[in-house]
Amino acid sequence: MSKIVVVGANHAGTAALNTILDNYKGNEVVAFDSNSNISFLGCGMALWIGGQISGPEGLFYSNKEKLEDKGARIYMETPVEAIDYDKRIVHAKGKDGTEYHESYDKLILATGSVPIIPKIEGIELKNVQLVKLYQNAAEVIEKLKDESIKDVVVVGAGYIGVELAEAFVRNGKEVTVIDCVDTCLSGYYDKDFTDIMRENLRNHGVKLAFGETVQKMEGKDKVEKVITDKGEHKADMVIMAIGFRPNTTLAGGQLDLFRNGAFLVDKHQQTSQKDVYAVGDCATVYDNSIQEVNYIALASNAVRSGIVAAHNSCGNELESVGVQGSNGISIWGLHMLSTGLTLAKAEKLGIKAAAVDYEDYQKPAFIEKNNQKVKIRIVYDKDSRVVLGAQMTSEYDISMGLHMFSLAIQEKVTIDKLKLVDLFFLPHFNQPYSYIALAALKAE
Ligand SMILES: Cc1cc2nc3c(=O)[nH]c(=O)nc-3n(C[C@H](O)[C@H](O)[C@H](O)COP(=O)(O)OP(=O)(O)OC[C@H]3O[C@@H](n4cnc5c(N)ncnc54)[C@H](O)[C@@H]3O)c2cc1C
Ligand SMILES: NC(=O)C1=CN([C@@H]2O[C@H](COP(=O)(O)OP(=O)(O)OC[C@H]3O[C@@H](n4cnc5c(N)ncnc54)[C@H](O)[C@@H]3O)[C@@H](O)[C@H]2O)C=CC1
Repeated sequence: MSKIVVVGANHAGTAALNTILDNYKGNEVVAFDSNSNISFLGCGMALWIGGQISGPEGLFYSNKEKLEDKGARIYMETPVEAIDYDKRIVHAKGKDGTEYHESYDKLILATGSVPIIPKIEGIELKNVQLVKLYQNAAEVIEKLKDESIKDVVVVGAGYIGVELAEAFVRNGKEVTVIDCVDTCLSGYYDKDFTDIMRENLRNHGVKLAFGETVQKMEGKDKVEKVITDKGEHKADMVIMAIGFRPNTTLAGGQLDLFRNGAFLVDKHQQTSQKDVYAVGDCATVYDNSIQEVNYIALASNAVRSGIVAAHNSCGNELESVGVQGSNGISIWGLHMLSTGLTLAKAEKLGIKAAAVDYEDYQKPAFIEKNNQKVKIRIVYDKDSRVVLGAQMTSEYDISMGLHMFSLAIQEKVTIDKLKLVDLFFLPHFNQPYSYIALAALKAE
């Protein structure tokens, strides 16, 4: 039996804790978290802010009590300040100043990520908001009640920025989204797809300031405007959503790091130190679409990596199958999903890739109701023919289709194998000639 210490108890840490506590009895399990809550589902933040769910209660699935009932010792609001990897001791300090010096046999680092904050003038002004924690969302909701907050500027048109733009429009605000790239969601989709989302945002009244770089923010005490290289935007509130960086200050020069500072881990989630594992947003993933180590901050990756580290730390060897960075977004009913590489990303990486596209209705023409158009793109390697990525968009719920592409990339399936793959047909759901096969058949 071992003593296992987990640092950070949000999605990745909680997944590790639950896996250990549910499957391996008799270990001494201790966890520290600097926050006052556990398991806040950030994915529900925009729905909460936009009033599409009645409150935040359902956005939590665990807490200190639940984990302690299973036998763990959990210290909340107790940041770990340093780790002595040679002596195997974790040093933490509670809110009341109490110091903890906890030894470990196995250590799981699940310290997550923090929003990137650019070093620009005016960033410290009031109403310039980060959006990561439950507390951040609660602050934003409180401020939205203030009727003098009319213009909201969102910096970053990635997943958080686009989701929150919808939420602020739903609150009756004038919303501007700024991105330094000339479109939205550029990290996830090719231009044909981002153009559709761009139109969706524009049609719902979001002002788009793409291809603009924020230079500073101005205001007396509260933010009043955002100045970019191309102009200025009136702002009573600014949301900073330009990505996450891994939170790895606890490495203390003792652990190998990836190029963006994430803990470098192998497929067992093991760091460069024996018996020290890292999971979730603080760690790297193995990306099957490029067959290399990568950094992809997603809750889905966090929970899976937590499970893998838990089994390995308890002596049961388990190798991660890697990830494809599968992801999705749904804005005013327009769903967009992607997995693996876009064509643009593949080309940037120097991969000889090609893409096939297809557009069709989801169901046969005789289905008159709830029958929407679907657009699909499959990206594949021209030489090996292996599927590298897929993108799909529709107002119909096509989400299950994307999972197949995720598995195809993981298992290195060729585009040719998709041409005659057995896809079931029932007019309530789809067509006898599936757009997936029809897209694949276009591959030369
Ligand atoms: C608005 C928003 C929407 C999102 N939507 C989605 C989505 O739809 N789908 C998706 O897959 N992902 C989504 N994500 C991303 C997802 O939330 C993250 O990938 C996920 O939170 C990562 O989990 P984690 O446990 O690795 O890290 P974190 O959530 O960052 O948790 C890290 C934990 O470690 C604690 N900690 C840090 N340092 C210390 C220390 N020194 N001592 C003690 N404790 C420490 C922190 O308090 C925190 O509780 C969203 C994120 C946001 C902000
Ligand atoms: N639906 C989902 O799966 C969701 C996932 N997440 C995840 O959480 C993490 C953080 O999300 P985001 O912050 O939205 O990151 P992101 O990586 O999705 O988007 C960041 C955006 O900011 C832009 N940008 C970068 N620097 C900039 C600058 N200086 N000025 C203006 N724009 C700049 C980028 O071009 C990009 O469009 C991501 O890993 C994301 O995948 C977040 C929300 C929802």
